[in-house]
Amino acid sequence: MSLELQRLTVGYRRQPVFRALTLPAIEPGSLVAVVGPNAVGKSTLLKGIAGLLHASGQVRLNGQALHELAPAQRVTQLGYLPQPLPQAVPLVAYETVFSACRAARNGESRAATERAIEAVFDTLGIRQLALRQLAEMSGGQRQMVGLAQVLVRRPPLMLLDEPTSALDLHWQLNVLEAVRTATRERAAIALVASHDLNLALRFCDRVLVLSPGGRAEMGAPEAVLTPALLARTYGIEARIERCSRGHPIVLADRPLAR
Ligand SMILES: Nc1ncnc2c1ncn2[C@@H]1O[C@H](COP(=O)(O)OP(=O)(O)OP(=O)(O)O)[C@@H](O)[C@H]1O
Repeated sequence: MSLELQRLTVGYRRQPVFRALTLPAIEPGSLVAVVGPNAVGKSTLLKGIAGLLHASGQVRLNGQALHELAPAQRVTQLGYLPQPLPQAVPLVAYETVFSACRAARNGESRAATERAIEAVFDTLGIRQLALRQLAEMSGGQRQMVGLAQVLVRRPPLMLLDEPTSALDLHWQLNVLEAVRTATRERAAIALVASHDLNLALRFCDRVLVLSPGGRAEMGAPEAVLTPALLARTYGIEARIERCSRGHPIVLADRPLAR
């Protein structure tokens, strides 16, 4: 179930953000961080892969061209979490997750759907939110419910746009662990746009760094996230050091003059 991007051009009203972007194939079971400075195109890339923006070129999942699938088939293949938080609607979390699951797996029995929902609420540690209305939740709580809506569908490809932006440290770790488990157990692929380079270093199998001008580099986190790349791409002087547990961490020292 590999993901291949070949000559992908995507952008807005004849203004491409990426022109003919080609990446090495992404293997099943991979969690890939999509990083890069503000406005470089992380969200645009995820939307282009999801088929939410006009795109040319090829996006193939397990050899199948995603953009050629009918919407009903595509919804079974990919789960997209947009950057804006789910709206504060007067629906309880359980209903919204139930609808998301049914949209992608409508042949499944009600009992199987209910088991899948319970498993996702447990994995994310949000059972206590199941019967609460989104209208009465905090931003972080709504972000967790949005993530549950994606995970419950068990899609082979997950496209998560800054899924931890509203979360405290406990929930950030919970989410990354849940996504990593989902990718490994189901041999799925997750692309996670993020500004958190330390979470990328710690949890991801690959990092895709997008740089201004549409350039992209992908590789093992420590091989890619070097001080030279951070200077070139983010305009910062930074070090990669190891904490007492041996995890690599980025220490950003100062902005460089551009
Ligand atoms: N709806 C739109 N119409 C036209 N241009 C857009 C639209 N949305 C984004 N852009 C432009 O596309 C470029 C990439 O934006 P995108 O949102 O993909 O960046 P990003 O890397 O996700 O940024 P951030 O880290 O700030 O969320 C930017 O120059 C932005 O101004």
